[in-house]
Amino acid sequence: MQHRKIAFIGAGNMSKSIISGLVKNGYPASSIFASNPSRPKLDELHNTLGIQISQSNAEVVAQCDVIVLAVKPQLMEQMCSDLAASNTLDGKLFISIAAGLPVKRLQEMLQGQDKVIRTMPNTPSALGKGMTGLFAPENISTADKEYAGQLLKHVGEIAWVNEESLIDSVIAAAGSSPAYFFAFLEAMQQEAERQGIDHDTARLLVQQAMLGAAEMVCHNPQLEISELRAQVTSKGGTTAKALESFAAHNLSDIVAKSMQAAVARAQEMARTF
Ligand SMILES: NC(=O)C1=CN([C@@H]2O[C@H](COP(=O)(O)OP(=O)(O)OC[C@H]3O[C@@H](n4cnc5c(N)ncnc54)[C@H](O)[C@@H]3O)[C@@H](O)[C@H]2O)C=CC1
Ligand SMILES: O=C(O)[C@@H]1CCC=N1
Repeated sequence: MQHRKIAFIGAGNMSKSIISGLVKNGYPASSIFASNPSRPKLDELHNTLGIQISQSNAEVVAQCDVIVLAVKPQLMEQMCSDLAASNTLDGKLFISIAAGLPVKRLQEMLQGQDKVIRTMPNTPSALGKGMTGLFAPENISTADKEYAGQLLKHVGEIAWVNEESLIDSVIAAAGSSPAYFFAFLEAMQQEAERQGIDHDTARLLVQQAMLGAAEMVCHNPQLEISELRAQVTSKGGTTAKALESFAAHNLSDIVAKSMQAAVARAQEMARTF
């Protein structure tokens, strides 16, 4: 792929995850720039991954062809307006990773720059195991779409959506969902410890079970996940009792409502910011 010069504006958790994945998977560190108001996160990125850093957004933008908008949604407007004032944005491709900010709103914030692709990555990108949803409006060229897709393929799987509203569903299913799995594992580890297993062993038990289960799902695409569940569930056995308890507490409903809450928050952010 082309290794265009790319600037990450905002060097927080998500930028760090993507930049780590990019460098580990062969995107040249000399073509990656990051800016952030404070120094420590930049120094860490420079020292560990060898990328170019600056505390000035304008400075990195001036050197790059692709700009990743990676600040918190509520800070995006001010950041974009400062950038637009630098008069160095014409012709550049913008890739937003922000939750809840529609392309149209980003174009306004960028004072008319219209080459904006919206994406929703997740933090496992740091390990090359990310999942990113992407949406490109009609004005984006095939070459720019291909670049964005290949860029994010460096850090995991990608899925394009053809309606922008579906990015909110990508947030619920993949952007936010690593945290759901972490919450589930925390609860399992806690209960294993309550039953008498020591902290480290409890963590090993739940993390290895999760890893094995995830790998089984990935290695058996021909099987529905429900079939894999059935293979564990002996008639009259322990798993059946645990699953009955989940069903009695409406696990599916809890999950559905939580994902709907994530979508509703994304929609609220679109109205607020
Ligand atoms: N953390 C996650 O799992 C995911 C986050 N996102 C999106 O990524 C974006 C960033 O989120 P995180 O990395 O989690 O937040 P973060 O707070 O870790 O990182 C944001 C960074 O932006 C910096 N910043 C603040 N104002 C700035 C400015 N004017 N110019 C340059 N940098 C500035 C902050 O100092 C901070 O280092 C958000 O829009 C979020 O919706 C998307 C997918 C997943
Ligand atoms: O919680 C958030 O708003 C961001 C977007 C998806 C993951 N973190």
